[in-house]
Amino acid sequence: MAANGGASPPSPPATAADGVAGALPLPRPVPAPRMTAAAAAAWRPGRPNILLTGTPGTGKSTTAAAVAAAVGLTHVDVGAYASARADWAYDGWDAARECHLLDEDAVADGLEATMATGGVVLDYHTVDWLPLRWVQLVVVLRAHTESLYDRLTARGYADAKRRENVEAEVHQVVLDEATAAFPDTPRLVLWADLPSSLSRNVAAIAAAYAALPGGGGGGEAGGLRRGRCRSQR
Ligand SMILES: Nc1ncnc2c1ncn2[C@@H]1O[C@H](COP(=O)(O)OP(=O)(O)OP(=O)(O)O)[C@@H](O)[C@H]1O
Repeated sequence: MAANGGASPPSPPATAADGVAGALPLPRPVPAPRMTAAAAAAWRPGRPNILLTGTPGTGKSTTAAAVAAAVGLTHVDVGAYASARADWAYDGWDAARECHLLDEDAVADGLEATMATGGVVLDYHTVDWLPLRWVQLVVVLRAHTESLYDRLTARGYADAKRRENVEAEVHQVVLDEATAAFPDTPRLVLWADLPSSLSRNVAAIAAAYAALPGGGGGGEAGGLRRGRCRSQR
């Protein structure tokens, strides 16, 4: 069982909604040279980056846009980024799940420079392909079955796709994947069932970001306990 994103069949490359403001034109990236383990361990972005993940429909894009505006970060919606680069960012079409297969290596190469600059809120529902070094704070959004069911129904998801996503959320597939992929990275788990929780979640993420080294709040390493989970409805 996997959280199943909702990308539509390929559309012409976008001119504006490309996932990274001002990143046009959209050529295929030159593969980044592979780092040695030592280089990767020493690597730091210019400012900390946030990974904001969750099952499709939990409110990632809404929350990421609000966090970016509140903290002064760049919102990178990986789904939108790939959709605007459909000629090279996809690796096929999953007919059963009605979604594109991301060419993860190509997208990672394409995002490398942006992530190195830092100050990014990266928004996507699968995370095990992301370089560990890119992410200084992991935020996992959660939603209860009723909320998610209604949102996915409003999107017109087919029954099987809606059921797969709701079951993935019940079984916390994305949270477990994020925990496994980023075991030692500071982590917040936030509930996003109601619109009224948006501002509270944004405030929690902004505070956690400020506590990071380089996050603008004078935070030192250890200011936010590593791997700490905090849930909030
Ligand atoms: N507290 C909340 N935080 C974020 N979104 C919320 C909240 N309450 C309700 N929503 C609503 O949830 C819906 C889904 O949000 P959004 O499209 O941001 O989800 P998503 O996780 O980015 O989905 P996808 O992965 O498919 O792009 C939106 O209509 C949004 O307004």
